[in-house]
Amino acid sequence: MSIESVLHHLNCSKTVAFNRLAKTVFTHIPEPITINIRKYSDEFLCPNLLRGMDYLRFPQLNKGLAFTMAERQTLGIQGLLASAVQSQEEQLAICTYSLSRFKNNLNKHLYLSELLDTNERLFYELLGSNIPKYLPLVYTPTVGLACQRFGLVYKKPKGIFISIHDKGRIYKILRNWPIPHVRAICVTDGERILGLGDLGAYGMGIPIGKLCLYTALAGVPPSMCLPVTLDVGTNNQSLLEDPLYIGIREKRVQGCEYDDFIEEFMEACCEKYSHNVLIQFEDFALPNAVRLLDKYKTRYCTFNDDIQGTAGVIVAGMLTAARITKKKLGENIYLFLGAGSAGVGIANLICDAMAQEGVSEKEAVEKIYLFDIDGLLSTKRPGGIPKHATKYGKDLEPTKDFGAFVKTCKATAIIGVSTVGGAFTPAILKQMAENCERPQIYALSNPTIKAECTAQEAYDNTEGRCIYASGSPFPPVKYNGKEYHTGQGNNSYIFPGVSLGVLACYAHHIPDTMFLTAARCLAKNVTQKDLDMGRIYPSLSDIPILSCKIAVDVMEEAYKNNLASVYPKPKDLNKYIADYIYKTKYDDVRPDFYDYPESRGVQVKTVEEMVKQFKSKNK
Ligand SMILES: NC(=O)C1=CN([C@@H]2O[C@H](COP(=O)(O)OP(=O)(O)OC[C@H]3O[C@@H](n4cnc5c(N)ncnc54)[C@H](OP(=O)(O)O)[C@@H]3O)[C@@H](O)[C@H]2O)C=CC1
Ligand SMILES: CC(=O)C(=O)O
Ligand SMILES: [Mg+2]
Repeated sequence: MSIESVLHHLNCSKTVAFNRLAKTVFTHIPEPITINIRKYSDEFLCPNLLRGMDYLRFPQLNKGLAFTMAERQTLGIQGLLASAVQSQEEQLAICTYSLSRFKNNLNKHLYLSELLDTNERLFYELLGSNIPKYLPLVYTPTVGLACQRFGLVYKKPKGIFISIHDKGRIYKILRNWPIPHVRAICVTDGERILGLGDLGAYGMGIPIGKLCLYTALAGVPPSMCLPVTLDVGTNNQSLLEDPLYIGIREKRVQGCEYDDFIEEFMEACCEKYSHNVLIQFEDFALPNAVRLLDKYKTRYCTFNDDIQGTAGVIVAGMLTAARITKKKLGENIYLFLGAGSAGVGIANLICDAMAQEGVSEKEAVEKIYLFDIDGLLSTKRPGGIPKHATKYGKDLEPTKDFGAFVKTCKATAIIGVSTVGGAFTPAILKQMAENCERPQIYALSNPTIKAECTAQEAYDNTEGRCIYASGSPFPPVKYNGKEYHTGQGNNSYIFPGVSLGVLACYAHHIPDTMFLTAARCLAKNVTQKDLDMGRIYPSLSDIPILSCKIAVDVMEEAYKNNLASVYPKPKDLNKYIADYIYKTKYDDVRPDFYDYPESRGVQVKTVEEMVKQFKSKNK
């Protein structure tokens, strides 16, 4: 049967037919049809061609029982929904209640994931209604658990898997993503998922979670976002033997084959989605993370969140801490447990921030000490110093005794990015309290079980004098009859806002300086009330507003340095950003991906316009 006769038989437009029957029909059609598939898939979800049922089936359009009677009649979905008409507020209340009935966080995560598959705007409305409560369910720590159980969690595609066996066909695979106007990609190869190690294709939970935060925390329209997992195998033996494992059951590919694969991926993304598509690298293992960032940061619009985003949030914390300690950055001694992507990324940005205080690079480096699994980065140690951290090598005797070194170097700030839960022992914390009046303790490893110490431990062992932040959230600390709400030193304060700014002005590169700009903007927005509560970051609920502020600062910097591509420069960047962001309310928006066909010259009608037209026709 030819495609034309299939379509004739269906008696409906080609695009609709394709959308509805792509799976059942085209899978049986021989190869030449792929040319047509490309053409049709570009028209996917064109609003004028949607059928009623599609408004219930596509989470981007679905409003569930919130479709009014008039809408139901216009769209041809009357009877497909129960008679009640609910407001979005009522739906929100029902979701809040439903979610509260689950006792287990993974089940809550699954509920939210299904809501996202059903009604996208309601999902984001719910997240936005209480960010501190819901963020830990879609992000760290629960996302770690979801990744570990991804074989059970995985139901519907929320992103693209590209395997090493797809080499030579990456562009074609990207074309299969149904929404053509992707602007931001978050990609992982699953080798270092949080502090949980190599989770292979199960790592997909991370790009999905990070891109959820693009929307929930910065209002980036979800249809612009594409999560990608590059499945190059896994060296995790238990996954290779896990019957539920969803990735390829092979050892990781390395060397030239890996590099060529990544190169093809980068090129394919640009070919498919334009040259300034933003590509965020997430949770790559150390050697690849550093190498790929160096290789691509001047060639593509890309950043590595673990290196640069993390650096931004921690330097912001340190700038805020300076308000408490009355000491400049250059007057501290920094000691890192962990000299990987996050550790060296933070160290480098501290140096950049000190440079702005007038401290020379040599002096800055002298104030920073790093430990990795082999101990202090000492020029005298047998294995030498990893290349990415050479400049931090100290001409000191090698030691593996981190605890003793806290005293030797008189650290005023310790930064845990080691993946070793509990590594900041009570003895270490007590020593920090002896080293200075207000010791800074950053226990940044994720998820919660990997944190180098809890918030309560930090307070208990420093006479309540510490300045503390952790990568995953901890319950409030009780100390000396007072309650403290410590902050989350997590890159989620930085990457959504930076990405929003980059996307909004179509910046073509993302220099390191943008992360310092973001850090300064974040630090500036910490209030005295935050400090009094014991946190060096604003409330998590404030992130959406902060992201807009960061985006504006990032755009200013992009324009100043000729990195932006939207000209003329918008007169009022605040307004430009406010107009740009995704709105979750049913009434005051057209569903997100209406925007794209319109921008391609397709006549678009909102549901509201259709209702109006319907009413006037039926007068
Ligand atoms: N809060 C946040 O926003 C962020 C938190 N993180 C968290 O930080 C942690 C590290 O991430 P990342 O830097 O990307 O990971 P990497 O794998 O790049 O680095 C880990 C570092 O820890 C070192 N290490 C491992 N075990 C020990 C040990 N027993 N003693 C001393 N050092 C040790 C490693 O040494 P070696 O290389 O020699 O093995 C390496 O230097 C993760 O848990 C991650 O979740 C990461 C990014 C953001
Ligand atoms: C927060 C984050 O990016 C990480 O733990 O890897
Ligand atoms: Mg990460």
